[in-house]
Order: sequence, then C-alpha cells, then structure tokens
Amino acid sequence: MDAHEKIRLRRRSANTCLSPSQCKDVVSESREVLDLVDRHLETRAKGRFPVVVIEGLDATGKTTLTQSLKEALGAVLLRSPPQCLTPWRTCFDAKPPLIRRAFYALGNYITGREIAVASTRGPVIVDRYWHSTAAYAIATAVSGKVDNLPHPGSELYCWPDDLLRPDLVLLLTVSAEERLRRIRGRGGEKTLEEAELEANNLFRSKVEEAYRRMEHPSCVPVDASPPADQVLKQVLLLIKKECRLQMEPLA
Ligand SMILES: Nc1ncnc2c1ncn2[C@@H]1O[C@H](COP(=O)(O)OP(=O)(O)OP(=O)(O)O)[C@@H](O)[C@H]1O
Ligand SMILES: Nc1ccn([C@@H]2O[C@H](COP(=O)(O)O)[C@@H](O)[C@H]2O)c(=O)n1
Repeated sequence: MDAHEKIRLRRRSANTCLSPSQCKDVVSESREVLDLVDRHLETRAKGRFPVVVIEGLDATGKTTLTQSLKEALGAVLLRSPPQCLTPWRTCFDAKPPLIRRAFYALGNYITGREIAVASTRGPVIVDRYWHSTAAYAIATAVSGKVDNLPHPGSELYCWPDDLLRPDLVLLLTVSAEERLRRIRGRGGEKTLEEAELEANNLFRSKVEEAYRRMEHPSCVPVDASPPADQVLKQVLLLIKKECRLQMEPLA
C-alpha cells in the first residue's frame, strides 16, 4: 500500500465512529497509559532556570538544534511525548485522530512535570510541546483552505491554564523545498503524517499558520534555512536576549 493510499484510508477512518472492538482496544491500552500518568502527575511550579521549547514541522531541524543547545547551554533536553510513553506511541499513532491526539495531549502533562523538576537545576530545552499537539490537531480537524482555520485570537490557540508554561517558544521555519530536501536526505521510513505533510502542501500551511496564531506564549519564528551552526548561533542570541533568567546550571 503506498503512502497516498494509506492517507486516504486514514481520512476515511477519521470520519467513522469507533467500532465496539476498537473501543475495547482503546480502553485496555488507555488504562495502562492513565496508570502511568497517575504516577507521574503532581502539579509543580517551574524552577528558576529558563525553559525553551523548539517547535516546527517535521525535518525543520529540531533534533539537530536541540542537541546542540543541550551541549552549548549544559541544559537538560526533554521531549513531548516523553520517553516513558514510547512503548505506547506506535499503538496510539494507529488509532483514530481523536484518540491519537488525546495520547499526545496527555504526554505534554508528563513532560510538564519533568520540566518542573529539571528547571530547578539548570536550563531546559524541550523538543516539541503543547503547540505541536494543538497545531497538528487544529490543522487535521479543519478541512479546506487556510482561511477556514479558527480566527486569530480564538481560545483554541491559547495555552491550557493547568499546563506548565515555558519561557520561550521558537518556531523553526524553512521553505517547503528545503524541508523536502532534508526529508529526502534523511532517508528512513516515513510516518504516515510525514507522508501526508509531504503530499499535502495545504495541510503543511495550515499547521504552520496554526503555530503562528498560538498565544500566551506565542511562537517566535526563526529562519532555520542557514547551516546548522549559524542557526545555533542565532538561537543562542535569542535565548540570551529573551530569557533574562539564571542560565548557569547548578553545580
Ligand atoms: N540547518 C540545517 N541545514 C541543513 N540540514 C539540516 C539543518 N538542520 C538539520 N538538517 C538536516 O535535516 C534533516 C532533518 O533534521 P532533524 O532531524 O534535526 O529535524 P526534526 O525537525 O527533528 O525532524 P522530525 O520532527 O521529523 O524528527 C537531518 O538530516 C539533518 O541532518
Ligand atoms: N507534543 C507533540 C509531539 C508530537 N505530536 C505528533 O507527532 C508527530 C511528530 O512527531 P515527531 O516525533 O516526528 O517529531 C506530529 O505529526 C504530531 O502529530 C503531537 O501531536 N504533539
């Protein structure tokens, strides 16, 4: 089955309700994930060190940049979904969109708790967080053109009140052509969503526009098309300017 066929199938399944057997599957897997969340969740405030989130479409250079920032700042590198949810990710990726999104949304709260702990000890860099979940969810739910997205200022673009807020969110942007070059250069298996993004320029534009409409905190766009060392330099300057907080990790 080629990627386009998979996308068509996925669209079809997105429009149908869950069958009783699917419900049974979702319930048993969800129970394990919810047990894990219960063990990890306990609301905690952010520490005094800066928390910087790196966002962007697939292959815009988030992994490359977050690794370099970790080394340059002596920071802790976290991601959403968090490591502890990895065993369930493939399974939830195959579920209908609403269930899949619930899984990612929940993951942000575990990452939030990890950020709270890590930011008491040193700077924290986060590879994707709430904005990814919201931007992809909104772009998936809205059919048709970019104009059909919820209008700027809609509460759908607002940060959830009960989720730990980062100090700075940077949105990596590259042209569609450069992003495709990077995807092809990387090789390996494409996820369904990556294949859809590659195949569907409109979807990509909707995700990026949804990112740009996010508020409190909003995303600061960064041109990620220069070579990796230059992007790193530019981002370090931005972090120094925007996060006038303690940067040195504790000994
Ligand atoms: N500034 C850059 N210039 C050129 N190539 C880059 C740059 N940054 C990253 N790349 C290359 O682009 C590809 C994608 O980068 P990377 O894996 O860091 O992106 P990503 O945003 O983390 O992707 P994903 O969200 O799919 O995991 C990799 O092959 C990487 O080596
Ligand atoms: N906080 C997040 C993180 C990811 N997603 C979904 O996963 C896909 C991208 O993940 P990568 O590991 O390839 O970067 C993306 O398409 C989102 O659907 C999310 O919803 N929330």
